Amino acid sequence: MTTTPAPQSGAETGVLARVSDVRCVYGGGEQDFTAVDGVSFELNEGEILGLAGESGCGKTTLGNALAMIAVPPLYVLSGRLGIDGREIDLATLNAADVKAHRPYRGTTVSMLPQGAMNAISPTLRIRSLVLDVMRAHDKNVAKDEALDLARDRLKMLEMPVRVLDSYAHQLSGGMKQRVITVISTLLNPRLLIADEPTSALDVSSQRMLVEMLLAMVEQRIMSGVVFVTHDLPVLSQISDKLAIMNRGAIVEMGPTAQLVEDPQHPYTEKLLGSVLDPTAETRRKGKEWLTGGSGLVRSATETAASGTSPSDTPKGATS
Ligand SMILES: Nc1ncnc2c1ncn2[C@@H]1O[C@H](COP(=O)(O)OP(=O)(O)OP(=O)(O)O)[C@@H](O)[C@H]1O
Repeated sequence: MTTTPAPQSGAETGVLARVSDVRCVYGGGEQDFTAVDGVSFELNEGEILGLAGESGCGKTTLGNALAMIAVPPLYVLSGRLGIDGREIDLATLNAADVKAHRPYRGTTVSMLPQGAMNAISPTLRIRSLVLDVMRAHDKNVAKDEALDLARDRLKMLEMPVRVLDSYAHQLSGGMKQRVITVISTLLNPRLLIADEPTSALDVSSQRMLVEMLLAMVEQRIMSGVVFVTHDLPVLSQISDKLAIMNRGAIVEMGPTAQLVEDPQHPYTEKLLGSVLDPTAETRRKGKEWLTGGSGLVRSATETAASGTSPSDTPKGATS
């Protein structure tokens, strides 16, 4: 793995992350299966990018590549991440590469993996989980320092500090997911990859998590999020931009409201159609809901104010 200065990726341009030509395969032998096929996009400071597509299209694989947690049989053949004035080579063709990515994991990019809330050890109090996560990055961190940070963060997000003394089974699903989100962002990652964080939650817990993520971006706990899901209604509530993925490639990307209102790619239209009733009236209502009716949706004005425009779409991101 190599890192070289990339002055074009920095706050002065408003660009948080520039992802180019990510290619991933499963296998590593003659029977390689290409799961991500040349994905490129940009994310501005403070933006949430929704990554949507049918099951199996490569969303999680792309997320793992960006978070630098690809392990065999997944191999990242190529890909670069320009962030914080660095150009990180994402390719993971040998064990040395995996080690070299370590300084960036959890700090530059943090992953909230699919099903994370159900993977919390039942024998650990949340406070032990906090320590484990902090010590994975800095084995010398003092216990009090780590717990103080967790307490501050919980307070900042208006969550009860007492969850630190709880075991996972004492928390609701929604609370577990919010706690795990807080823990995975304790190190103030510049970019959070959240993989299906709301899929196992009921509607009110989904809303609470969405509101918390928006607050975390607003308070710059992290500077941007790639929010992975095939749940388009949830994505329309939270995303500034949407990227639609099909068979390992991004087929269309643009500001959320614009993409939902006026999809350009037949696959996007098909995907949107699959979440909307085909009758004209319910389709209209569905679109209203998708584009603003829920009350949580970022308005077109807000999206425009975030500096996103159709011309932001990287050339390689449309077809
Ligand atoms: N360990 C693996 N070995 C071989 N192929 C895999 C492996 N993991 C995933 N794949 C394949 O890679 C492709 C992309 O999978 P991925 O999990 O990235 O899709 P996804 O869009 O995240 O799906 P979902 O929405 O169901 O989570 C799929 O065809 C999948 O079968």
